[in-house]
Amino acid sequence: MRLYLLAISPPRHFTLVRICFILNPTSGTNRTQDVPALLTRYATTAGAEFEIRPTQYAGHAEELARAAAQEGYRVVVAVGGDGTVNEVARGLLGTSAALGIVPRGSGNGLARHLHIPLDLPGAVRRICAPTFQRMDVGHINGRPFFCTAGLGFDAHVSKMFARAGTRGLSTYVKVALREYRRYQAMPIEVELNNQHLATNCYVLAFANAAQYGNNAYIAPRADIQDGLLDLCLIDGLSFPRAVRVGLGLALGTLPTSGGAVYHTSCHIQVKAARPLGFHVDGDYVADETDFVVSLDPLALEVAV
Ligand SMILES: Nc1ncnc2c1ncn2[C@@H]1O[C@H](COP(=O)(O)OP(=O)(O)OP(=O)(O)O)[C@@H](O)[C@H]1O
Repeated sequence: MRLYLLAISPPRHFTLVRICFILNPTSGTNRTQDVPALLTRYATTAGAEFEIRPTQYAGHAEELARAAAQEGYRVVVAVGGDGTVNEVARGLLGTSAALGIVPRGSGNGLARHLHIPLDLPGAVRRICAPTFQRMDVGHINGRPFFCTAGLGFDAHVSKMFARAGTRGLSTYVKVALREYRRYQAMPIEVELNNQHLATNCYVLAFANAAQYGNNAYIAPRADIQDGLLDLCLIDGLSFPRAVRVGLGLALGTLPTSGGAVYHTSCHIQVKAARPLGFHVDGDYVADETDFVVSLDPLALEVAV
């Protein structure tokens, strides 16, 4: 009799995870898929209790995520690219809900870093049977970032990319090549680890995760749980150096290829000679002259 009861009881570790999918219908380049139907199909097959909430405007994902966490959803999933991940994760800070990701963007930097499957069925299956880990959260001038933030050329390219009208990797490369011919490095002063650096900024990246997306490794040694940001400074970009940097990004060898200088720190201040563009998780924010960058260790739970 005792054996029989054991056989019909659910396993002791089994708990049904309530999941809220926050879907950015504008993410990515593949608009032909019926994403809500696919999410429904794979989450139902996995036996999940879930709801799908589409965004209606930029910034909406943060509000939807915060509301879902307050309603008690255990996992709140960003269905989109790194911009959507940033908004959803922002809404979850300080709550007890974990971030999930169904990657639908063109770069998917955080999803790739966390080894989340890039295909929708694989990602949904993973979220429906999650394991949880905590990750560090960066802040630049009060704005949280989860993957990378940065000053200089990469922020400038993000700004121009947003105005380009089309999306995807090929548009990004075209914009980057066009702007490369025009962009000039700017003098900056950096305070970190009781050190003062006076240098030029072509790119100054603050990496929580290792890559920008598309397997472009700006800081291949970055560890999302180490309480540190990896700083990558590129002070100029002559053509031969641009080739070295491009190869280093693609191969994950930038720290040893000689194109960039690296530091690690959890608190950095930067003063630029003139207003300088900055981005968070690939989205251009503004041009400013003073920057304070810090790290909140293990401030977000993520379902991987
Ligand atoms: N319903 C919506 N209408 C218009 N913009 C939206 C909507 N929902 C979210 N957004 C905005 O779309 C921006 C881009 O989204 P996201 O980064 O997810 O996709 P992507 O740009 O295609 O991906 P990637 O960043 O990988 O290139 C987000 O920063 C977000 O503010």
